[in-house]
Amino acid sequence: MKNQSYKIQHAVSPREFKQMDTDELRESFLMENLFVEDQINMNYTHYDRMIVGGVLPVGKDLNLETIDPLKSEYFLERRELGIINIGATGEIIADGVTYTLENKEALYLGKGTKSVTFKSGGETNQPIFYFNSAPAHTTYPSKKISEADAEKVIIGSLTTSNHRKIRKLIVNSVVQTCQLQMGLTELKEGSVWNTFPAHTHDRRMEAYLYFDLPEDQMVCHFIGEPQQTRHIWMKNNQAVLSPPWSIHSGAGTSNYTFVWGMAGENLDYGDMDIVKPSDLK
Ligand SMILES: O=C[C@H](O)[C@@H](O)CC(=O)C(=O)O
Ligand SMILES: [Zn+2]
Repeated sequence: MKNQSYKIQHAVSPREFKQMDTDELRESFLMENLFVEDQINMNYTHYDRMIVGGVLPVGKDLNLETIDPLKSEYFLERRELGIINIGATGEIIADGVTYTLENKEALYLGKGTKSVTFKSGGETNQPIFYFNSAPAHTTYPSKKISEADAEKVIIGSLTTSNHRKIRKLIVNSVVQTCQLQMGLTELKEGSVWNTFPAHTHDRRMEAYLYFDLPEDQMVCHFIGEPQQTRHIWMKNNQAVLSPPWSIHSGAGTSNYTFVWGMAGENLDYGDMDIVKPSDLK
């Protein structure tokens, strides 16, 4: 059996989006089964050609191979890659260099990296690797980003149920990239709202991966133009795409953590068009 699979997700326009029912929304934006044992699963999205992937190496090590839509000899021939480990401590070998990623640590791999291997941790020590990859115009050095290297911000408050800690891992103050930005946001206990007040950035698409969500709890993720929103109910370890024109905000039935990742026009994390809560529809 092949250890790698991919799915293509076409870009949906705001006009088409308005007509979609629940199943169509889920089919176009939700990634339900990203993490499958001994598999690398990917979604190639036509939003900024971002590839969103999950890797769960249990019984064997997994090599990242190119996929047909890239028409390349190897996966990172014209791309850069950001990986965040949301499981137990794990190892990645890139062109002979071993990087150890603890839970919530990140690795940036520059364009031109020929071989990438995700090491299995066995049954008892399972790393869970999540990645975002975007086209790259040049090579920047590969770099591991630990919790200490990250730029950290605490925002929101318990009063408004949005108290959270943002860890900017792959951002231009920490590591040079062509267009990729990634990080993670942890909701404090009692807080359930992420990215509220909501925002758009028509210059960049975004993907969210919700994790550390307790068993039987859910996140209701909001998507759509600010005056034309829809929602998608999401489980632990599921990812969702946010088109450039869409808000990306969510409310959980408990607190949780999520990875955000972006690709597109600029590398300015703070470049967001904030939507006034009273303007949402
Ligand atoms: O463009 C930036 C992203 O949407 C996230 O970083 C926002 C976020 O993590 C939050 O406010 O909780
Ligand atoms: Zn955003």
